[in-house]
Amino acid sequence: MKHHEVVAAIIQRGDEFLCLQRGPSKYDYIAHKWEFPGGKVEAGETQQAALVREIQEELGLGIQVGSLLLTVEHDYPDFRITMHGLLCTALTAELTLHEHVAYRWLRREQLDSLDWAAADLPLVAKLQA
Ligand SMILES: Nc1nc2c([nH]c(=O)n2[C@H]2C[C@H](O)[C@@H](COP(=O)(O)OP(=O)(O)OP(=O)(O)O)O2)c(=O)[nH]1
Repeated sequence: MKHHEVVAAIIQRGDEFLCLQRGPSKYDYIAHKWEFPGGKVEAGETQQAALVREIQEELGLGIQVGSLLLTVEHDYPDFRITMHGLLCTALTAELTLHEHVAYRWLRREQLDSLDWAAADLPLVAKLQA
């Protein structure tokens, strides 16, 4: 089965975290789910560089990448991911959605109100612990 190394930015602003909703997908278990922004690490790229690149592409946002919150291994029906969730801060306030369909800034205790991608549930649980 195909395997992807993925980085996800858990961007905190004050006591709120940035949550993004994916659009349609050929995989129904990913379509319209909520996630932390990010994407696949390309060959020869560090996790930090991949995350800075993805967040600029997806949101037009500069970030400072901090520490690792958690690495999640998750098997979807068609592929597997190893996803590194890194704590980040935004360098600018403005963001534009280039790929996602919606965003919300939510406090820790509000995070489980969203329909998260399955691989994100351990990240959400750790933020709420
Ligand atoms: N970015 C991100 N991807 C996630 C999360 N949770 C989760 O299951 N995924 C999955 C969805 C995708 O199958 C994969 C990441 O790929 P992506 O589609 O976001 O990455 P990309 O921008 O590099 O994609 P592409 O160029 O290949 O289309 O990981 C998450 O919180 N953030």
